[in-house]
Amino acid sequence: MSVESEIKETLKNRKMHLTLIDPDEQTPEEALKIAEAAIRGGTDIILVGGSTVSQNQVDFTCKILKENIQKPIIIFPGNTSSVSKYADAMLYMSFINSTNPYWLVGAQALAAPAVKASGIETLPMAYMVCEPGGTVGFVGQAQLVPRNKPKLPAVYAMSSEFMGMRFFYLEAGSGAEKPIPPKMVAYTKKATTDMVIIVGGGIRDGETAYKAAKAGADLIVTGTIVEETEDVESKINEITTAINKASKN
Ligand SMILES: CC(C)=CCC/C(C)=C/CC/C(C)=C/CC/C(C)=C/COP(=O)(O)OP(=O)(O)O
Ligand SMILES: O=P(O)(O)OC[C@@H](O)CO
Ligand SMILES: [Mg+2]
Repeated sequence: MSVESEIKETLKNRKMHLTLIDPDEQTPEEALKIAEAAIRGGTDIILVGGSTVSQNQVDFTCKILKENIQKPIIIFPGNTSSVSKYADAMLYMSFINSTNPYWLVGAQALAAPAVKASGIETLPMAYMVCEPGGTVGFVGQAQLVPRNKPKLPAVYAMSSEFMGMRFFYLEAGSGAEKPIPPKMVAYTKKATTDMVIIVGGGIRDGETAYKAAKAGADLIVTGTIVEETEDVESKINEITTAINKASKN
């Protein structure tokens, strides 16, 4: 089954949690330990990516994960070099509020031959970055969505869906002080018909993850907490338990 079908099947019953591992932050062996603990804590998918990673870092991290874990591995690309045949899929993303055509369509074209050769599945995604935006907002030269304009991303999600994107990622920036406002998630979800809504950036506890899921997020991403927490399994369990609770009532 494709990764997309697996996600769609699971979403019929509950929302999902994704753990982002930035290959910049640790060795591949340490990344494996983190991924294993996150999986014991209930995470569904491992995302691999960062704004400033090299091809080797991505490739070595995907390889060790692929050889040792059963959960899907999805690349969250920071640039054209974020390609690895060891991943199961890639978020094939256009940074829709970047002011630079390179991040809108250029990087995607330049990466296409390597992605095709790698044989990995591509998940067509619109990526929208909101305040504060973090490293990715800076690197991607974004016109950040103001936090107090929760209706704004909804029309972008709507148009992305009309253009054929099947995933929409609302990003506050890795390590953001505040997450995407739940109202913004709600307007975005309601504006789309069959899009998978991904929310990430600044989610550090069960309560925040619960609010994002309750507001309409289908996939909830956390990254920084696995870099900062000693007990990765318990922390991820707190978050996945909250997401499961939000899926039920
Ligand atoms: C589709 C292909 C192959 C390429 C397109 C690539 C695009 C459009 C990238 C958008 C810009 C970008 C730099 C995205 C990176 C997103 C990401 C994985 C962020 C993770 O967080 P970090 O930005 O590494 O944060 P830290 O500074 O906290 O490490
Ligand atoms: O590191 P955090 O703040 O959890 O953010 C995760 C992800 O949305 C970053 O792209
Ligand atoms: Mg990072």
